[in-house]
Amino acid sequence: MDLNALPQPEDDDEIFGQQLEDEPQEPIILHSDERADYVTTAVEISRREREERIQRLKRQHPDDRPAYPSQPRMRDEIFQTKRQKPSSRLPPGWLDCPAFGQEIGCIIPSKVPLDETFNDCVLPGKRYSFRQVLHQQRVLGRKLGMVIDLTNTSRYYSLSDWRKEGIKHVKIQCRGRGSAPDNESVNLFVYEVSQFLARQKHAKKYILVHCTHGHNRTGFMIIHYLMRTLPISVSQAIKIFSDARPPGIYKPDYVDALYAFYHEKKPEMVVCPPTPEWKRSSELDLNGDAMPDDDDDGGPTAPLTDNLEAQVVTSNDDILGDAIPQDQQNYLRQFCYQALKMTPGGRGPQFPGSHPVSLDRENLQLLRQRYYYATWKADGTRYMMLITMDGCFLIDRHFNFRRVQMRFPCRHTNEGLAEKTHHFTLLDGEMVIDTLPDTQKQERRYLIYDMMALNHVSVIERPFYERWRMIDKEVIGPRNYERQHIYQSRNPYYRYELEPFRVRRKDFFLLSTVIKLLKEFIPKLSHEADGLIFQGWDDPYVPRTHEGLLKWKYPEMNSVDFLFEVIDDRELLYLHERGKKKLMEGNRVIFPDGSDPSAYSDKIIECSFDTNNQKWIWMRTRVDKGTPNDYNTYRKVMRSITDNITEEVLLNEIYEIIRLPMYADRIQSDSKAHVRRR
Ligand SMILES: Nc1nc2c(ncn2[C@@H]2O[C@H](COP(=O)(O)OP(=O)(O)OP(=O)(O)O)[C@@H](O)[C@H]2O)c(=O)[nH]1
Repeated sequence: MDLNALPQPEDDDEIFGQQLEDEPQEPIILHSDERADYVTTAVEISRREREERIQRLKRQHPDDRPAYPSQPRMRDEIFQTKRQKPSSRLPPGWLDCPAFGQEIGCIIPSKVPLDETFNDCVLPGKRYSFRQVLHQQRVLGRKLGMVIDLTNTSRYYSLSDWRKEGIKHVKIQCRGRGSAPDNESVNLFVYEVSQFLARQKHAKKYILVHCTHGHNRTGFMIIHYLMRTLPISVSQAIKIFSDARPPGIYKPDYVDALYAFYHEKKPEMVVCPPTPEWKRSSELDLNGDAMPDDDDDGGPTAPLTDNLEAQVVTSNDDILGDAIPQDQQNYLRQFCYQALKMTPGGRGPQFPGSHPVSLDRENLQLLRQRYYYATWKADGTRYMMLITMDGCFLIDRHFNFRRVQMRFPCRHTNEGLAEKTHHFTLLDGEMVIDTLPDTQKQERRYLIYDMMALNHVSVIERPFYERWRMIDKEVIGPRNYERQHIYQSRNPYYRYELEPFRVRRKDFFLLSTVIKLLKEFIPKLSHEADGLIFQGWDDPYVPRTHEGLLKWKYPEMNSVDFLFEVIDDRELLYLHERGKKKLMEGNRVIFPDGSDPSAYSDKIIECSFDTNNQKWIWMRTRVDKGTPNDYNTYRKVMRSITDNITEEVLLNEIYEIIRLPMYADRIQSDSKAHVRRR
């Protein structure tokens, strides 16, 4: 049939309308009698309107030529094939896909609303545009406050309508075909929903979440949100979604990705539902070819790279975790400032973690005056870690936060395992790579050496030994306990061993055992160590430079981080002084044989000092740092280099220190206490 031969009225609505009396209405999910009343009324009104239109058309086309095939199915096909404007092409399966699901809290899963430009492809009874969305939700007593659009295109509707109604529109562009939404998009989604709900005051408003059909991407995001806000398992979250929006997610890869992300073993009875009929029948177009589309819920999904596999354990410079929205980052930074009882500096966000100073002959005296413990200086990557209910964040030296999926249950009670997980607990530590001696397998491990906040409460003023004990009691102990009793827990499918890294409390040694630490313990470590840390046992946590926290490095490892620049063939080394670049005239650096210095230009390079040649030796490029050392740090390192506190000098000094009465008594009582605790 040649469609162009048919009468072409200006408004296609009019013609389609005249044939629609018996057209089944778009299924609307009914939840109450009220909704049923709404549907009946709506059908009644549109029937009356159509009758009026038919009369009008009859007057315009007196010959009354039969314009359209009578079978509804065929008519739909013609509307789809017609596709005069490519921009109006319907997403496959959209017509018969139910419009929206039941509410999940304040979230309504929905298919994409198509605006009036699609009217020539959609019969009036099947239309679902901005106006219909608003109307249908209003009839159900729901007022929309936000729309989250997960489609990969902007061709479905214009944003102005939503904005005019004061409805916030958030676009999180996710490719439907090929892959599940990425972790960064998930973080953004969860943050947007949480922020919207946090800002709700009195009137409850709803969030419409849609992709193309409102099943796979929409379900994936909503399930992530549920997982991060409720103490439930992936299977329970999947069920909540599929009950509200049957049949739920129907892409097996998406389901698998959810279990993998949350480190849960998929129970055998969990079966992904088949592709719904409305989607299957549209999978092929009228010529029998698959419908290509840049935005689709169906179609093949590329194999998902499991997070864990993707993060092949190789280097300390690997970027761990997923980026989070800037606003969330600012909010989390504020919490850190509060917990550390500090006001942010004027020079933008700066890493607030405690930083040791190099040991020299002068501050070596501190070891005599205060009671210290020692630990090895683990040479990995420094992170603070903030644990919240909805995520665990690694905080790097740029004071940037990235989310990692980890589980930190609170302490169990006499009644059993805790249901709660840590919320706003702030820790400090070093991420190392352990190479297991037998298998040579590499394992990432976070060594926690301090705690600054426990469930919202700052503990920085407590003495170090208390904070250190709390790490075990509140963080490590509960994890280990739950691990051993996982089958009694709310989520027996959780697998700690699938987490991106392991967690351990760092050990500290009495000064009387430093020789053992240096000669026996460090050589047996399965990760790098570049010296010792001397930690004041009674010290509070001091943000930024802590003059009482001392680091001793093997002399050849004393180093300074410079900013290196090549300008007009001149090789320049810079430090920072009061936040500004300071040129270090007369300092030269030697790079590894044959390497081109300009390849290091604009990079932060860590260098050791060759005292014989009075030149710096490049050790490594610091991708984890954005700024060079401060001039003050440089002075302290130089002092440490010139003072040259060798292992022998250090051990001799400690030998004397531990014989001082203050040390001798305390070491004795601490040793007894350690034995008792074992
Ligand atoms: N406080 C403390 N720091 C440790 C410990 N083990 C390893 N470190 C690391 O030692 C670092 C301080 O030593 P530096 O040699 O100054 O560290 P760096 O990584 O070279 O960083 P820059 O000083 O900025 O060059 C801390 O930032 C931690 O990353 C520990 O037990 N306690």
